[in-house]
Amino acid sequence: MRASYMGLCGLVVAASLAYQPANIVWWAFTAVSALVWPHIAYLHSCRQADPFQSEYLNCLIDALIVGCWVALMQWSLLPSICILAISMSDRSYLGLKQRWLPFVGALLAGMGLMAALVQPEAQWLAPLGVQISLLPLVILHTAYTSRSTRRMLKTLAKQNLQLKLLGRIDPLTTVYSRDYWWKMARTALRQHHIRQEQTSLLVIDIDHFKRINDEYGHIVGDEVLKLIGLNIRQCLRSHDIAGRYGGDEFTVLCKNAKAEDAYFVALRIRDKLAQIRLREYPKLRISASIGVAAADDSFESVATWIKAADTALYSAKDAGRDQIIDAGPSSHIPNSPATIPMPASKTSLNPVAQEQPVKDDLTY
Ligand SMILES: Nc1nc2c(ncn2[C@@H]2O[C@H](COP(=O)(O)OP(=O)(O)OP(=O)(O)O)[C@@H](O)[C@H]2O)c(=O)[nH]1
Repeated sequence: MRASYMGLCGLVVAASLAYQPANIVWWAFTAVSALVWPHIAYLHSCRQADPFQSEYLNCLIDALIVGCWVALMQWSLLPSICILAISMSDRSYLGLKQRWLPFVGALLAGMGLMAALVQPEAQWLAPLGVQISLLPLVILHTAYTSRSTRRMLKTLAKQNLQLKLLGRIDPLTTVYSRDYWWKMARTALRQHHIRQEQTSLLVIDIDHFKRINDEYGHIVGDEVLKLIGLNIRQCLRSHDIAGRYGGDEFTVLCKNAKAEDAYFVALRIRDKLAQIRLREYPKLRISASIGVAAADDSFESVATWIKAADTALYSAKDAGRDQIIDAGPSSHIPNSPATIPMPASKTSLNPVAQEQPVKDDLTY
């Protein structure tokens, strides 16, 4: 950007010099400052640990040069104002607008220095040739700036979208964040109220998770939570939505699912979590208690719905943990959960029968 800006400005200064009896020194100064300086500035910035700071210094030198050019052009109003305006707008474009005072100082210093050396006669009106030489600067600079702005806006929009998506995901467990999950649950409950769509939710709490933290440390605890998130996601149907409710508690919204269907999702999750193994800690075992609650017309809010599932979860904890308990048909009435009758093949619900064979692909 500097190379093109300084180069095009140099063209205007050269056009102005062509109308004056300028000596070789001013031609050389114009050529070096317009064509060589931008590359020196670039190399200087690249070699510095803090490019912003070195760019600040470069911009001060730019301003000094621009000040010199204004005096060299015999204060011609049109080219001087164009070059100054573009120079100042570039400074703010680079994010240096907070430090405008040193730039103005450098500009004035450049003007004063060159005025003392050249003692130019004021030529307020620029000759036609100089005015024409301004065209490439104005046109190309405007095009370049608008292209860069368009690019920046595109990047910004992309990053905003990424931020929005990231905000929906719990970074540790990679399931949805509580807020986003809650929003989805609210929509599902509304759809149940309007269209009687069947939806159920699971509240999953890891049993004795504190012990894992205490015994193996919080880093391992985090690793376990990460694996739990991953494994829960692997058990979901395509339209189920898992979220992290907080700490070691997860929620799953099972869309188009009666309590019985959600129960099987819960069963899959519970069995899958029981198979998690960590290579470094082969004795570490995970079990989860799960409360299931189908959406009910009497649930006015997600909070009531979750409360029903939570009540079932507490019953699972009370019943010895590693259990799945459905809140039952009257789930909105607290403390009235009913254990779903288990199919004969699902005897693994018995906590005693939980020891699963180690599967290599589940060892992390
Ligand atoms: N490593 C880790 N631990 C967490 C995180 N969030 C919460 N915890 C811990 O998870 C534990 C949750 O404990 P509780 O749910 O109260 O109890 P519990 O030990 O799981 O026992 P029960 O739920 O009664 O089976 C606490 O010790 C928290 O410090 C986290 O992000 N990382």
